Amino acid sequence: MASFKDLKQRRALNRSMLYANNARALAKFSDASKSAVDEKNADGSTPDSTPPSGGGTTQYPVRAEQPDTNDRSVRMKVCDKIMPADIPSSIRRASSTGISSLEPSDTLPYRLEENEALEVRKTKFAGRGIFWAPQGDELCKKGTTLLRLRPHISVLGQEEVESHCHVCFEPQSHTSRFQRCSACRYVRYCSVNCQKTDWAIHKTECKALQAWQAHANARDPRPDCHTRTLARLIWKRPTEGEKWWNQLDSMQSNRAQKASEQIQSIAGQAYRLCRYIGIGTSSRAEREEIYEEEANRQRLADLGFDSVQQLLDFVCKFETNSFTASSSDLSPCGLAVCPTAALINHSCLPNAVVVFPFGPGDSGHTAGPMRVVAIKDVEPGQEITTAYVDLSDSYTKRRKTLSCTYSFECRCKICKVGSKASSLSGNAPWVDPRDSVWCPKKCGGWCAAPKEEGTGTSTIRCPACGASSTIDPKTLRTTVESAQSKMKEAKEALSALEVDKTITCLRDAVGLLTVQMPPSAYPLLSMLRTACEMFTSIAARIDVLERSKSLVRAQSMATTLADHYLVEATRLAMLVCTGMTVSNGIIFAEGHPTRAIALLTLGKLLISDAVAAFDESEAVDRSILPNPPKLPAVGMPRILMGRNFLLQALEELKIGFGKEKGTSGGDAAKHAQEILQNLDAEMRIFQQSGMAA
Ligand SMILES: C[S@@+](CC[C@H](N)C(=O)[O-])C[C@H]1O[C@@H](n2cnc3c(N)ncnc32)[C@H](O)[C@@H]1O
Repeated sequence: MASFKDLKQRRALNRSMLYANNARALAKFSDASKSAVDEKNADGSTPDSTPPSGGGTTQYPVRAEQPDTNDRSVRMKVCDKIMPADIPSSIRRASSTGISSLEPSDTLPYRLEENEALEVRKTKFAGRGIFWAPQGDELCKKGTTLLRLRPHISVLGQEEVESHCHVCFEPQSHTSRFQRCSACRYVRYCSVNCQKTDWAIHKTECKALQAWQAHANARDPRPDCHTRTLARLIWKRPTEGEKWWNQLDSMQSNRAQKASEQIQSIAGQAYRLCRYIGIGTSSRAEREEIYEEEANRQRLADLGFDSVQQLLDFVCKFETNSFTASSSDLSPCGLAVCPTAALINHSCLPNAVVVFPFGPGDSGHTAGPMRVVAIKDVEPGQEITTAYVDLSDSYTKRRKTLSCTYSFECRCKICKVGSKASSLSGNAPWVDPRDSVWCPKKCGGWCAAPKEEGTGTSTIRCPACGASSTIDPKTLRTTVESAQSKMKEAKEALSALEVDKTITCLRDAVGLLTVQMPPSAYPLLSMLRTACEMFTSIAARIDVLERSKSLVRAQSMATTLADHYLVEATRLAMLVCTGMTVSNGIIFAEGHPTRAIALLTLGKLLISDAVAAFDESEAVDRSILPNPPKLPAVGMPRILMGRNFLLQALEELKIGFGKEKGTSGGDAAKHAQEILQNLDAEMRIFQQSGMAA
């Protein structure tokens, strides 16, 4: 049984558990992460030496070195969006002709190889879709893993390339030494094994990266994640074969439905891809000729594209069908393309999620790292649906994303009622908590917010107390925009390690909005999540510094400050959980991974032994929140509350990340279990020693 000698030891353990999944934030702040770079090549040569010629296919140039949501839209945030200033006229011409996306195959319906109880059928409005079609009348229970999949490709996001292994996605820690490719000096590997595995593709990628860097400008010193992913798919084609490629090719393109500015963006992406894979050069004169020169046409044909239209469709298919690759705690870390999972249609009331319960790396998972998990019971004949958008987004924002990126209008039950007060379940009037503002009489209830794009004054009525008032949508819009811009400033200030400025900006952003709207409202909920992460990161940074200080007094001052920030993070985490659970599971169903991770975060913060640095009244004054939620008393009451949240998180993680034998809930559940075991061992010691009283 574990023994805890003193409070300090217990605190250190709980804190390290708290910060464990905050490795990316920590790495950003820690100067130490940079010094973990081993400047020697894996083969022992100096960094700039010529790549070794080892024979066979294992010639890899290496040099030694070391990040919500399940939602597909996150990939837009992870990876750079590209809108080039100049698009070759040949592409413009080609794109204006358009060709229709692939029609659903004649072979429909068919059963999926990976799970015979799933059938691909033609739907009424959404092309093909996947349906729960067991042989009998068996219900698919929530928590069931419907699909275990190996994506055709998974690629690290721009921010992650320099801190994660290119192959297994393992994050570099302070103790690990990653090998960096000495030729391109960009990609990293955690082991020689990963280097070897990657060499078949990286030998081509490496040259392309070097060529890109040779002509790079300050705007894009490296090819973005979309470009790298598309290129790797093309380079994999010869080794993977035509069946593999045909699966990619059968994905829906939607090119015919795209507006001209969207086609411009697609064309820009295609152009960048060409530039990266060595078709054409960077000189402007030659750009115009890129697809017309015989040599370039031949090069495209060699890569399997008979026409520019085919290349554009390839890019469209990728944009419509790629996924965010995320870690086991849902931190986005790159892109994944998986044609089977891409057959699943969208709903704002999804019954399934796409997750990577052990991270997106391939190692150790014979069936592949990607999972499609049911988060609600599914009846035979029901369609499996996931959300392509962040479920905390407002009605307007969701529709905008779905229309711009996926070219359709959602007809799910919640979209049909829109943001109007209506009855979604039972006969009770229902206000979508994402599109709401506080009751004008402050009764604690909330009212349907006026339409985001509305003009003139609107009357709002509280369904709870009946109070009504007028509100100017324009004023509300201005408040939201100002909060969003302050949030942006806060992120920049944090990157620059300006802690005081970060906190002032967070107060102006989050504090401002909490007065106007409940924590479930858009965009407050996502801001609360971000602010909570930021305060935890600041506290982690201070705790790291504390360990490096020799003076006891300096240590205790840092501890006090770190505690203060953790208390603030705990308050924010409480609001996040309130915002996510307030709709009784209508928006974030019980077991939705995003909600489960939020509960886990709150549990970990509550047991972190953070004591406000100042007395309660002063601590409240210093909060960024005008009305901070009250926390239970420090010590056993707070720990017990934390334990309850951890238990709830564990149950929900087992649903959202799949109830699989021995590994239910993935790495996040394993982490929660470890914390609970340590906590229970500690509480037994406390009880035995009579300290609990
Ligand atoms: C990732 S694909 C889903 C599979 C697709 N239905 C197919 O046949 O390949 C995304 C595309 O499917 C269609 N789609 C997905 N969900 C939809 C929905 N709820 N309503 C209408 N169309 C939808 C849209 O055209 C969208 O761009």
